[in-house]
Amino acid sequence: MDFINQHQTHICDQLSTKGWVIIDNFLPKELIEQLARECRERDSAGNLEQAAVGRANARAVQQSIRGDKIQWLEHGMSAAIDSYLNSMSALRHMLNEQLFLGLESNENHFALYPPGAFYQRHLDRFRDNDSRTISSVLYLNEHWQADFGGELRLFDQDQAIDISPIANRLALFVSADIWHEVLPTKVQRLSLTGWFKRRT
Ligand SMILES: O=C(O)CCC(=O)C(=O)O
Ligand SMILES: [Fe+2]
Repeated sequence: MDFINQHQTHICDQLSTKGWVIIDNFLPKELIEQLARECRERDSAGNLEQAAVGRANARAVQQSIRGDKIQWLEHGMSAAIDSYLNSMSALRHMLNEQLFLGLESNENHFALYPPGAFYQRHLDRFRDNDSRTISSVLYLNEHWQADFGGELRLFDQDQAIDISPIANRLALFVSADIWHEVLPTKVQRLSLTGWFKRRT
């Protein structure tokens, strides 16, 4: 896919040297608008559920750690979702070809942070399962303003890098290495979060 070829060198250089990369204007604008609309509609229809933290027996909703609501995606939910999932698969194939990561699958969900929500500093890799290899977050917020908060804060060594969740911005980072958090947002904040997974 052309849109991935266009960003290939930047993505691979940054991921392999720093462990994270930001790509702006990743997908067609109309697709981002459609995905944002769908996320809001799905929330209004009651399809998003409060996200939990931890795995298996330790799994629980803890809004003092994480305040977003999510819905996992599957092929066939809508044309826009199919298009997004196909793009992420194309990205996965590119990462495998260029960086030999052996990524076998992707999992993805909508995320909606209501006003006041945040996600405390964490790593995306679970202690008992190391299949999550590269994390991706695609933001869906048109007209985002700097004073809304809601930045993704990445920790690169000891340096904090704050990334505004503006529409059509994609963040990719190494799941096992990059500590990160979502700062409290003042307004509703929409995104698509995903993980490229290896076989374990
Ligand atoms: O939405 C973001 O910027 C990051 C979300 C996140 O860290 C997660 O869902 O694990
Ligand atoms: Fe995360």
